[in-house]
Amino acid sequence: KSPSNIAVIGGGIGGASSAHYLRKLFGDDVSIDMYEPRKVGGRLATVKIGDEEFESGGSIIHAKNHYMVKFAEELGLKHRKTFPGHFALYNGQEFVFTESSWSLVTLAKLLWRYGWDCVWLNSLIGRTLTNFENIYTLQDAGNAYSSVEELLYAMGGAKFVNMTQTSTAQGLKEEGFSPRFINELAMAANRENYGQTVDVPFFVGAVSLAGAQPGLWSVEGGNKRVPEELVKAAKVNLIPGEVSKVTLKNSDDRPKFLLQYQLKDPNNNQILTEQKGYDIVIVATPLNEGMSNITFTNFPTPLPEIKGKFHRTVANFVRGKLNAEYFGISDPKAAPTGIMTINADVMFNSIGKHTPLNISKGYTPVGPESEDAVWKVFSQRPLADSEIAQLFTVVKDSQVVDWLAYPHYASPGHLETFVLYDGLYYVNGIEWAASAMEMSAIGGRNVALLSYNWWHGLDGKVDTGRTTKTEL
Ligand SMILES: CC(C)=CCC/C(C)=C/CC/C(C)=C/CSC[C@H](N)C(=O)O
Repeated sequence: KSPSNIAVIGGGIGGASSAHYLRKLFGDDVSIDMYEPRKVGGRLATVKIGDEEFESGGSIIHAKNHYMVKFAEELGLKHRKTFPGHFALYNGQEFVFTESSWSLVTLAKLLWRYGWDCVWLNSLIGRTLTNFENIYTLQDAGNAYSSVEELLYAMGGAKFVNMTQTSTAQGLKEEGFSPRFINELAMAANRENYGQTVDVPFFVGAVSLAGAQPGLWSVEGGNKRVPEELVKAAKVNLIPGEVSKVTLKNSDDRPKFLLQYQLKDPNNNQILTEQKGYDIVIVATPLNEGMSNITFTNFPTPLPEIKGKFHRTVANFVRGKLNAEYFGISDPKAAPTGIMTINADVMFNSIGKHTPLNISKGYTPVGPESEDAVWKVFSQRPLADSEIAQLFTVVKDSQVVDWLAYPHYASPGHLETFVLYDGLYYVNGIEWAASAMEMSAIGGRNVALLSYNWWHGLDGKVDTGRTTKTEL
């Protein structure tokens, strides 16, 4: 017998992925409700500059078995068109590396500055990805993991777990990478992707370096289209309510959990408090301090503690003219379209020239010298107008997305649970291994599998990693 209904709290990639797989596992008879479907912040947030829409972040690598790739394919979503550009590494005073528009010249420059480390990087990312991709076969076979540690162990054995316990700097050093590579290329990738440094755990650093490889893509119309279309296809009922309380009912009761939520009465805008019971509840929104207003009541023992704080990143979108002189560039037309910093004291993390989410036919991007170029400046705090005026000689328009973007990582890292209680599961623990859309998609499928295995008593399908692993 199937559960009669399931609640998913949170409408980002993690929530949508869990809803998609819950529908596949339990079939069409179960009713799936999603709360807070439009409260998607973070990397899916979009802003309007003039008539055009831009996105805060998030990218997808070309790997055919990855869920983000499969979702986009299955949902008929197109790759957003990309345009050539070149990046440079900035130390606060000067560029220490500038990409050329000729790939052979760039390769020669990389070899000159970083030696064979660039080649070893490809090999490190390739090997790590091969292990990472074990998860797709394991999940296809119905395996689920009760904690992020068990999931990482199943993917890559003790090596993956150890990568969460050492810093990126230390891990790369042990792999033989030079201090220059670590302090420049790896640093720039972590500043760009996580607003942090090479002190983040090595697993986070490896994901970040994978995300700095060329050829990444995003979805035409915005990556937010992936969760929007997934929940539509999974016939999920969207409830625009904010959940405030999850109460465990008496042990033999069905449904097992009572959700209390607030929503606006569309007739008079008054806030109404309502309740509904569920057999299974999936939490797909961070429960960390300051991030959640949900309380859990009537549980026989306290729920697992959710530790750690989130890192603040501010995405400052500016339509205007980059101050090439500030960066010591004499010809503004030659300015890099991506500036990545390698020094945590610089007032911004990175600056990138952006194109809109919807690219009309015949669209040609303006050059970096144009007053109409749109730039995204990531910083650790809101930038003062005087700071923006240092970076841009002309500001025609600006928008700010102030964002608790991803975990604030420390090494050794801590790994969260996916199980809050039998029947009550938590997707966002996976962000503490590394935060990325693909990671949330994996976390979402894992909690769907945990729900299914628990409901049907398939204990042999949970936490099989330590016995079926191949030691590295
Ligand atoms: C462990 C390795 C080497 C790869 C895992 C596969 C994976 C999760 C790839 C994602 C790569 C990526 C796009 C990283 C960028 S960091 C997060 C980014 N800012 C985002 O928001 O997606």
